[in-house]
Amino acid sequence: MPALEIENVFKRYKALETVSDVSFDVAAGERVALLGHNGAGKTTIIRMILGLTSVSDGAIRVLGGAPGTRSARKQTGFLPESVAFHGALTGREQLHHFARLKSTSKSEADTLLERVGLADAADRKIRTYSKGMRQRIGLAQVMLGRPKLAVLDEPTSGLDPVSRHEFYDIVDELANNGAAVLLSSHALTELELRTDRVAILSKGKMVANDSLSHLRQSAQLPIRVTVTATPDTIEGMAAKLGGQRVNGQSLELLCQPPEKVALLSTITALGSAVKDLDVTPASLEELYRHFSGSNGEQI
Ligand SMILES: Nc1ncnc2c1ncn2[C@@H]1O[C@H](COP(=O)(O)OP(=O)(O)OP(=O)(O)O)[C@@H](O)[C@H]1O
Repeated sequence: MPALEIENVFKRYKALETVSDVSFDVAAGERVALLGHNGAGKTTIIRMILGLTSVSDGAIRVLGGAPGTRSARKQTGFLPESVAFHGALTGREQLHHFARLKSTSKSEADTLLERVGLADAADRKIRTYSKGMRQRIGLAQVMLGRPKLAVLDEPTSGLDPVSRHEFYDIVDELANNGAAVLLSSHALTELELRTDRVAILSKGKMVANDSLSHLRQSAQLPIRVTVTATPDTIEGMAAKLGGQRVNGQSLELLCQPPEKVALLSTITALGSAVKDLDVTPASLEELYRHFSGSNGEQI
């Protein structure tokens, strides 16, 4: 049984349908990214999963039960988009408070403070914390009680690259401990290597829901091959291969996935004229644009 099941879910606010027939699951140990433009319906889906707003039609099951029940809440960790803590409390006091709400121990809270790198700052007031430090308290709070489902709404917004990296290490740890992880994000590049599946929402409808490699297969977007030549061979290579000149020394070629192997053997037949070779499949950003039907719009 998947930890989270979303089945033909609709959400309507009077005449406005903001979520239309959305279905997807998240299994234990799986990391799924929910992507979509502003207003696509991500937060609405998260609120329905948490039982904060009702489902107009369809069904959501959290660990086999209805959203928002005591049992579902106890087994779910949630990190909201804007984390609000009590500025007058220290990090430790705040996390001890959350531990009490989750019926778990203070010693677990202390261990988690260390895990998220806040051991040294734990006894300082939260109002003196940076955004990244607050987000770490938020993550420690999610991990309390070893949740079976972790729901993270825009968890890395405002974090620097190092903090993002550390954040995803903790997400991996949650998943490795068996939690199903659902996170919404706008930061496509960082998600590429850190999630197992992406679900793309567009205007309330689910337009894709698969692993990146399967999405790449079904989209059949061109692959980018960049060949760098030695200075005396670039002209001859350009004449042979075509493509676009980059930086004077390289050629950028686009090919369809089934043509890739043939193109690579043509290139390698050029022997020592080839100084370097890079093959880049469609990025998540390109896949997102493809499936959401947006052209050049930033997510
Ligand atoms: N209480 C409400 N009453 C009416 N419409 C609402 C309500 N809550 C959300 N909406 C509408 O539902 C749509 C989806 O909003 P939602 O917040 O789920 O989007 P989102 O994908 O999370 O966007 P963002 O990336 O900007 O956070 C929007 O058009 C929004 O205006």
